[in-house]
Amino acid sequence: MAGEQRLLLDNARQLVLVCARGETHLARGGARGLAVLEAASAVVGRDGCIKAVGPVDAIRRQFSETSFEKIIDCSGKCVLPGLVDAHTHPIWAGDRVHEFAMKLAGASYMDIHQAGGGIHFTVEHTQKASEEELFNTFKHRLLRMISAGTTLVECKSGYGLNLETELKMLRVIERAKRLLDISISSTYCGAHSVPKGKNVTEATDDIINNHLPKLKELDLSGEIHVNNIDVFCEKGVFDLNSTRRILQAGKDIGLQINFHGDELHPMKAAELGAELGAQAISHLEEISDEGIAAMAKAKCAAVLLPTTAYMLRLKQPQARKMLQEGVIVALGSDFNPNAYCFSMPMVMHLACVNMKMSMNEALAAATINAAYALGRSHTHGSIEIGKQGDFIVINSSRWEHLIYQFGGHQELIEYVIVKGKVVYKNERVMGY
Ligand SMILES: N=CN[C@@H](CCC(=O)O)C(=O)O
Ligand SMILES: [Zn+2]
Repeated sequence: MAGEQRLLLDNARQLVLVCARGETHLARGGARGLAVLEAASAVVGRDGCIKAVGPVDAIRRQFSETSFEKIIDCSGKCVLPGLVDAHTHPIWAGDRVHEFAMKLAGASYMDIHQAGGGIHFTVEHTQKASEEELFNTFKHRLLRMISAGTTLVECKSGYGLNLETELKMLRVIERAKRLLDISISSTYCGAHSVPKGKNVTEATDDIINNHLPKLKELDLSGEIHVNNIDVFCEKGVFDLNSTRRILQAGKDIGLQINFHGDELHPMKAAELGAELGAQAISHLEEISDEGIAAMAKAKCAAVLLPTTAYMLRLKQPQARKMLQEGVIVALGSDFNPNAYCFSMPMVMHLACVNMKMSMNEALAAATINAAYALGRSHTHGSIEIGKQGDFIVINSSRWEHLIYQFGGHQELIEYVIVKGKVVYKNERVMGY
C-alpha cells in the first residue's frame, strides 16, 4: 500500500486485540479467552483510526511502499488497547486526607456523610473554587490517568449540587474534551447528594425542573454536551422513587443512564436500572439475585469499583456470580476524594485478588466492557480495524505483567498512544 500513515507498531511480542470479531462486549465465557496475536504489528492511519492488524511479515509486505510518520519498534514488548476507566469523580477542590484518618480509626462512610463531611465537604470547597483552579487540577489528574494507561475515561460532575456549580464543573469537562489528549464521556451527577437546606423531593424537583432543561438548552446551543445521567441511589441520599424520576427525565432529554446503585444498602437499584434501559450501574456490592438476572437480561453493564470496596472495607460485589449469569462486567477506578486511585492496572489487580476475576476477565472489563458501559465500544476497547488508534506499549514479553506487578505499571508502561499519537513516553521504563 502506497502513501503515508501515522503510526506503525512493529513486531510486538504480543498484540492483545481483546476482540477480533467486532464484539460490542464480552460476557460469559467470552471474557475468559481474549484475542492475542504473537509476533504482530498494527498500523494507524492519518485519521487516527486503525488500518491494519496482523502478523509482522504480512504487515511489512502490505505496507512496503508506505511511509510512516512514526515507527515504534515493539520487539520483546506487548501492545494492548488503551485502558478505559468507566467511573471517576475527578473535578473537585479540597482533599479529604483527614477523613481517611477518621475511617482508619473506625468511622464509616455514612457516619462522615451524615455529620456533614464526605461529599458535603467537597461540595463546599468546589463551590468556592474558580473554574480555572478546577480545570488545572483536573488536567493534572487526567495526565496522571494517561500515564497509567487510560485513554478513555468517564468523568462526573456532582460536587456542585446547585445549578451554577454543576455547570461550572461541566464546562471544565467540556474544555478538557476539546484540549486534552484523552477521550472523555461526561456525566451529569447533580443528584450525588441532597444539598443542605433541601429535602429529597425538593432536590429532585429542582433537578427535573431547572437543571435538566438548562442542560438541554446548552446542548442545543453547542456549549456543553453531556453524555450520561447519574444519581447516587442510596438510603439517606436519593431513594428509589426519586432516582426513577431523575433518571427517566434525563433519558427523556437524550442522556444515557449510568448511575450509582446498591452500594451500601440493597435498594433494588439494579432492577430499576434494567427496567429503565440503563447502559450501566456502578458499585452493586448489595445487589439482589433478581437484580443480577435483570441486568444480564437487559444487557446493562455492571461497573465494579474495587478501590471503593477496598478503601471502605465493604463486602465485595459478587463478580463471579455476575459473570456466570452473563452480566457484562466492567471496571472503574472511582477516582474521587474518598478513593484516591488513578490506576486501572491497580484496579485490575484488586479485581483479580479481591473479586476473584481472572486476568483475562479483568482486562476485558477494563477495555471492551468499560467502553460498552459508556456506549463507546464501537470505537474503543479493542485493537480492531476501524477503531480509534489507542494503545499502551509495555516493556514486558507477556501482557499479564501489567496486572501482576501491583503498582509496577509506572515502570512498565513505556508509551501511551491516542489516535496514533504518542501522548505519554515514560523515561524511567525498566521492565522486569
Ligand atoms: N458513592 C458515591 N459516590 C462516590 C464517592 C464520592 C465521594 O465520597 O466524594 C463513589 O462512587 O464512591
Ligand atoms: Zn462514584
